[in-house]
Amino acid sequence: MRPFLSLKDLQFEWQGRTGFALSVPELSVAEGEKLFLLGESGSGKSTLLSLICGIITADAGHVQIDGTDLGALRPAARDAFRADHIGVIFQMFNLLPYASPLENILLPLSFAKLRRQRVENPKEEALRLTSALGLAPELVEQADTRELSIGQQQRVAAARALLGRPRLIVADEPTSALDATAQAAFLDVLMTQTQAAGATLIMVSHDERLAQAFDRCLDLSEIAEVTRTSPRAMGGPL
Ligand SMILES: Nc1ncnc2c1ncn2[C@@H]1O[C@H](COP(=O)(O)OP(=O)(O)OP(=O)(O)O)[C@@H](O)[C@H]1O
Repeated sequence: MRPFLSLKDLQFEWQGRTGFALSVPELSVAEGEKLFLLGESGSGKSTLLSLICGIITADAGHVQIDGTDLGALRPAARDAFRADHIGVIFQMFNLLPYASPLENILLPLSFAKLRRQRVENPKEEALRLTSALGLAPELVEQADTRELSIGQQQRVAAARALLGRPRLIVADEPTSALDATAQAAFLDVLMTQTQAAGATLIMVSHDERLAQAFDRCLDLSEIAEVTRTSPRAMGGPL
């Protein structure tokens, strides 16, 4: 069976002075699979997720999602593909400070025709998701996004990624700012929503305790080779 996501002979090096290069000979992820990628800080987890999402493109090799080779798309087409098919929970959330939490959650639908078509009532669905994540409706509709706690921002970012049931959910350390109770609730919503949408989930973290809920756990070092040619990439002084 054709994998939903496949990486083949992937090579990427950050330009500039960090001297960090990553290569992934092969990775296949089945449709609907929930994959946990474990790696210590600086091991290249965010870099790999950015390659999978097409936010950055490989120097060589292929990233294929459901048969589409991201490297073969022009930048605008790659952005449109990501908007339609991939829900991304970024490590730094990337919320717009001057939009309300609700506006932040609804924003991706304006760029993603396919995701928009899957939601009958976007506001209602956004409030349902945030309520499941433990955020009160008043906060979601009225709060000043700049004044949300890190944990609240993390949950707004999760709702934004899940709305419209994208086929791939990519999450970068999404529970790092949450306490144990909120972490459990967050993973529960993530799993339930992913399952309901039949989506594929890839989550990276340094915390292997989170791996239990996933179908498969891989250590990044099992699939990727890293080269560091500068002291900056080895945790040296910046
Ligand atoms: N925009 C960039 N430009 C240059 N080098 C970068 C850039 N982003 C990351 N790097 C380098 O790539 C390496 C891996 O970083 P990455 O963020 O992928 O690791 P990570 O495993 O996600 O780390 P963490 O868990 O701390 O977020 C680091 O050495 C970093 O300096």
